[in-house]
Amino acid sequence: MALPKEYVNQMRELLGEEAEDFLASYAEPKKTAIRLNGLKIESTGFGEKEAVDKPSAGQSFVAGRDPVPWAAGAYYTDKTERPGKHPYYYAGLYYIQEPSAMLPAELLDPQPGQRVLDLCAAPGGKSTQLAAKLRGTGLLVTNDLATERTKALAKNIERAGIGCAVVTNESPAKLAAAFGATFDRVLVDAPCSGEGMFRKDEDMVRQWDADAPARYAAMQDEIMLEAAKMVAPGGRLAYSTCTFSPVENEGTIARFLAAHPDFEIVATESPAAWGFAPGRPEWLTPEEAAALGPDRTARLADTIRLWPHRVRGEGHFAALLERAAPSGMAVSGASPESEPAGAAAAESRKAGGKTGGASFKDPKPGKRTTAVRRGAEAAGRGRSKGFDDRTGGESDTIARYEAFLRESLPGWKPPGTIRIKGDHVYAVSEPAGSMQGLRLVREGWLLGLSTRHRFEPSQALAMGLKPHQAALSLQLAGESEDAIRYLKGETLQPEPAKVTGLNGEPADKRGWTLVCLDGCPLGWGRWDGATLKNELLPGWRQV
Ligand SMILES: C[S@@+](CC[C@H](N)C(=O)[O-])C[C@H]1O[C@@H](n2cnc3c(N)ncnc32)[C@H](O)[C@@H]1O
Repeated sequence: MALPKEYVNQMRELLGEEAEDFLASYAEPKKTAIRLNGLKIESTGFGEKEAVDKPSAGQSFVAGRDPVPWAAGAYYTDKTERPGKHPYYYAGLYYIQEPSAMLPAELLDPQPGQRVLDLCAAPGGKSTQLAAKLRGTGLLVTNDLATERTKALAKNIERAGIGCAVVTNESPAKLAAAFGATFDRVLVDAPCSGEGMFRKDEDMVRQWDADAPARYAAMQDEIMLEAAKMVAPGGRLAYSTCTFSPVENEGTIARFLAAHPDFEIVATESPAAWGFAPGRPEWLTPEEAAALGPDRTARLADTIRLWPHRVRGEGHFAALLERAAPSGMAVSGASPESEPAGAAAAESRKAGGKTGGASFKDPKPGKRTTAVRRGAEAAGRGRSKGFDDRTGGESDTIARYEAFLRESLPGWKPPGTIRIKGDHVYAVSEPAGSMQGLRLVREGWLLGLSTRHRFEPSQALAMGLKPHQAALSLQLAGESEDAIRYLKGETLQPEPAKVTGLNGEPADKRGWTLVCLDGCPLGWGRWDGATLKNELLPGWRQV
């Protein structure tokens, strides 16, 4: 691979004797991996995986693979594989992710029930990882500034079956003004000069220039400034890049800490056996080191550098920071046993802390959005202003939605609050009062939409359900012909006995049917007793 001369010189200067091993790593193949989706497949430790509804799915798929040691449920793939073509990928059973990129979410380690912000999230690798750690509880706000990239982000969130996420397309400053210091965990996976990705993507080599590190460092300073405003006292902030340059990485952290005395680096386990290397305090500029002071500068050795000649992965940098909590306040740390989840953020919200925005507990529904009380009386409410009359009124939408639940998902209740926006029905994890005025790509879990005649369940709903929750389901085997035909959008004629009801017996009714692959939902179909009409939307099909 032809590397820019200035880049090679810089790396030689930084690494000295080690530079030869480092440069030799560019002749090695890039490292690739998949990470099982803990929301769909239980991960009980390396090598022991179980699909939630059918144990064989996960086990057979990961058998014989080497685990990525630093990430739960992650396995290396080899270059002959095309995991993006396998039907399991479409069922959201795993995410294809570069192994080193799995480290930041592991460091941040959110606990169930916490409030998490992923500030630079598209296309969503780390967000899907964070959501799996939340186990479907709490709140994940996943954001990216690039509008185009939030489409892939929203789709990856939906494919993974995440019901507790809000997808936004905002500047960090606007989010900080809206949310204030209300998050237990914040991730800044920063835009960077991308030096660690040269082996993965040669475009990154072409885009690199000698000024790129300083340019990105300035961008990162701004993002980190706003990110800090959203970390609850006692909460944690992870910063990561896929680059080597010290003006980013240690430099960004040093400038941040110098301006934020209430944040400190958290020392993390970094086993030498995995090839992790410490951050390099000695690479700061004299000005950066002087502003930070000797003690705090030394602690930069507790940040983590992943070098491609030392780890089985690409180049990365990660740092975990913690914001001090006022004395007497529970720290929103790593152990769920030692503290109630989300305690720091909750206290901060209660105290009105440095919130700078409306409380989540005080919903002020946005324009054209109506929070709905559950139950029959809700159906009798009047229309909200601006409602689309072509599909009836809000009360019609609610009535259709509730009829769908009774018929197709009896006994199932979505989490949080139901909100109607136009003809769309969402389950919103928490009241979203402070989201007013923000560019929302998804304001919650999109359950479906009301058309002129009926409620149409969304793909996102299908992907977040368990097969036993649907009144009708069809089980397909992983690589069966019917699975491929379904993914291509074809009508199926399964044996009628394979379409089953809630009791697992052959179904005696017709209607919306959850099509599943080895126990994991793939999408919707409509069963008429002989034929399954394919309801998989074109954008979700295999091409
Ligand atoms: C390294 S990528 C993120 C990868 C992502 N975290 C993942 O794991 O899939 C950095 C992202 O930051 C976004 N970005 C750039 N400037 C930003 C800003 N000022 N605020 C928020 N996001 C920004 C880019 O659009 C890009 O998607």
